[in-house]
Amino acid sequence: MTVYRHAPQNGGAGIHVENFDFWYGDFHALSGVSMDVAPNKITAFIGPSGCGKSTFLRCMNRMNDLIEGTHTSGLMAFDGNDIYADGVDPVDLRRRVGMIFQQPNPFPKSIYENVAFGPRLLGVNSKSELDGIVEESLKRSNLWKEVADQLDKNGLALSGGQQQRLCIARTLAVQPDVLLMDEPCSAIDPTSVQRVEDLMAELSSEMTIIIVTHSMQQAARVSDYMAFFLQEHAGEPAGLVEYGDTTEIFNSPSDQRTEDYITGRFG
Ligand SMILES: Nc1ncnc2c1ncn2[C@@H]1O[C@H](COP(=O)(O)OP(=O)(O)OP(=O)(O)O)[C@@H](O)[C@H]1O
Repeated sequence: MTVYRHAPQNGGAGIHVENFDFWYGDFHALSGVSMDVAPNKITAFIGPSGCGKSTFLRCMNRMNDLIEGTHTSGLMAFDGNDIYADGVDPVDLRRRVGMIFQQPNPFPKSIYENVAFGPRLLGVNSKSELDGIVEESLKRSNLWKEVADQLDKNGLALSGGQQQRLCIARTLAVQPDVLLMDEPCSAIDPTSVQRVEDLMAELSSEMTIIIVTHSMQQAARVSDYMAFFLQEHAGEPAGLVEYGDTTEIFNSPSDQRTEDYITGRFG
């Protein structure tokens, strides 16, 4: 059973999940997850390794479709529409629900081309328009000042933290409504972590952000809401244990398992 404590209720542009299950082939990874992810807020997914946080995150823009033999049941709706319904174009979905991975993964192309890539695919061909999108996206990802005079430099020549902000700029260039971040700071230096966290706070006024993190400190620093996942027994699917306002969960977790986890007793 999941404990819901002042969890957001939303019908519109957030993500609505109802009794959602996920399988990798015969392996039942997630069971009975229901939640409303608040629009224009930051939600953190926490829980021990292997409890399905990344799996659940990847369900939100159908990245798991790329893995053979996976299937789902239940409802996952974005902006009021079932994202697993027939006729939904996963490529279009992934434009609206963008993703940032643990390892920064810029294309082996110039900084400019990394950011212009998505808009070009969407049919933007005018040089001045692309220039504007590249500049704005790099400004929004707080990278512009560092790279403005070297846009021809290969994205892979940047530092890890800069690469991660370049990946964020690349995602912002196609104007997503949701940003899924799968441990975005685990492979970058502490100064860059601070920059990415500041950036998340800035972006959350205009988009929904969901972050998977292993760091309780990071979840406490950045998130408005927190969802705790757990696989209680080996061989059983994982589920959502507690979900709600981050400060309330840290101050007084309702479920003993949440308390044990956030106080470091396991995981
Ligand atoms: N491509 C895959 N094929 C089969 N099983 C997978 C695949 N990816 C993940 N799993 C399994 O699904 C379960 C959940 O994995 P997932 O990576 O979602 O957990 P997690 O909570 O994000 O873990 P971590 O914190 O270590 O990243 C694990 O048992 C994992 O082994």
